[in-house]
Amino acid sequence: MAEQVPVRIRRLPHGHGLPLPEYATSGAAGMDVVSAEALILRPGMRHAVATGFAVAIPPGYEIQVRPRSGLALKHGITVPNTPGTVDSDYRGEVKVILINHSTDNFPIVRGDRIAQLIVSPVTLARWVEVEELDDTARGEGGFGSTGGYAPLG
Ligand SMILES: O=c1ccn([C@H]2C[C@H](O)[C@@H](COP(=O)(O)OP(=O)(O)OP(=O)(O)O)O2)c(=O)[nH]1
Repeated sequence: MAEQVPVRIRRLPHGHGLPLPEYATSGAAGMDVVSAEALILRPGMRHAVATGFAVAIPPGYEIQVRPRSGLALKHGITVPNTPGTVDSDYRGEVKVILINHSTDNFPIVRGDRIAQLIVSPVTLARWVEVEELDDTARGEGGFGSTGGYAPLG
């Protein structure tokens, strides 16, 4: 089993009785997180869904909020800011921003698994300002400069 990073978590009053985020299988990268509220996400609607808990992520780590593929494929429900970033110094309630890209109402019941959380190491960088950058084969080409999505060749 991979090393497990301990993360302090605090249930908020409206989170009592709900399961904490958990890995659905032993090889899962993300913990499924459940909704602490009931609502109907109408077509095109966005909502920051309550989870009922707050966390203290150890310095050097973040939590990423990612969509669940089944909800995206079958219902058009995704996370518009994916991956959502929960900073190590954030102590408020973790929220899952969802958007309904379908043409149907999407009812969410308290306890429904709405997204997944990935605990991930953070690499901090510092800028080294220079007058010139080194040359590369790509140079300034980007945004389809290699020919779009047809096979190379
Ligand atoms: O999906 C998300 C994204 C963010 N947050 C919380 C934790 C995060 O640490 C904080 C700020 O997020 P972010 O930096 O993405 O938001 P911002 O729009 O830049 O706001 P701020 O000015 O508060 O940093 O909001 C969540 O609970 N869920």
